[in-house]
Amino acid sequence: MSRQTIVWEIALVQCDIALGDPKLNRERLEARMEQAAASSVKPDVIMLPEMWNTGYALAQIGQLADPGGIETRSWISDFARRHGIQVIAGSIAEKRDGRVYNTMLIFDRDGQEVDAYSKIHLFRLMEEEKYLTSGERPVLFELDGVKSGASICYDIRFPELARTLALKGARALFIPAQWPHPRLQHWRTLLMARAIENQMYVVACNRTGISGSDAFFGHSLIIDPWGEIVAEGGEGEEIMTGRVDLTLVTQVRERIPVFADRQSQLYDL
Ligand SMILES: O=C(O)CCC(=O)C(=O)O
Repeated sequence: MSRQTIVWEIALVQCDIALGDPKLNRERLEARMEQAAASSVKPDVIMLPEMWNTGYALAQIGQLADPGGIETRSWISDFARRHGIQVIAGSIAEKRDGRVYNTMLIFDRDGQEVDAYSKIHLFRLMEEEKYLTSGERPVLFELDGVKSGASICYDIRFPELARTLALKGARALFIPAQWPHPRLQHWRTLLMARAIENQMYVVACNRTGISGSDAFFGHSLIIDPWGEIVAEGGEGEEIMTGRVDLTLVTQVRERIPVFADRQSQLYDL
């Protein structure tokens, strides 16, 4: 098991999202990201919520989605390079080959795109499957040499995905979301379970505000591999911060060797 000592200061931009207004959303987010970068404790990682460019303006998503994600990629890359900060750019509505994906973008400190993950499990309760196309592959990426996994919102209801990523070496799972009331208990419990069962950090950034009939409750969370809450947001807008020490993953996995005790010959996974 890796013994590398990596400590990250993480900043989660928990904010409202204007429905169907990518320009306004970009302006607001850029301002908040600059604010996070200027903080006395400079973050190593900044993370944004799900579908922050358009919100759930699904009926117009074909016109609103960023073609090829080109505009978003350009300014996020520039931000990451200027500040030397890794950015998990939440997710955006991205148009590719005439289809629209809910895509998470990941940039390193040099502004290079490390990988992109398109949401695999589309959420029928919000009719995502009618307007969006499902991603085709789980994504494991490295930031500062730390293997990390990608999931988006509803994906956390599928423990198979987080487990697949953990088995491939993920030590942290990053989750942008737009998760509304009345399912706060589901949100907290599922995130906690993914952290404890996989003995990894769970870093989840949720939006706030009201959109149509949905009220989003914030409560962004950073949970450590032992299931302790490192930081939790309130219901309003804030830049939530927390410090994670990745060596704790190794310590917890040694203390309770869940991965060594798996009886994988008896499972499908
Ligand atoms: O699973 C849930 O309850 C919320 C999921 C969701 O809102 C989403 O995936 O966008």
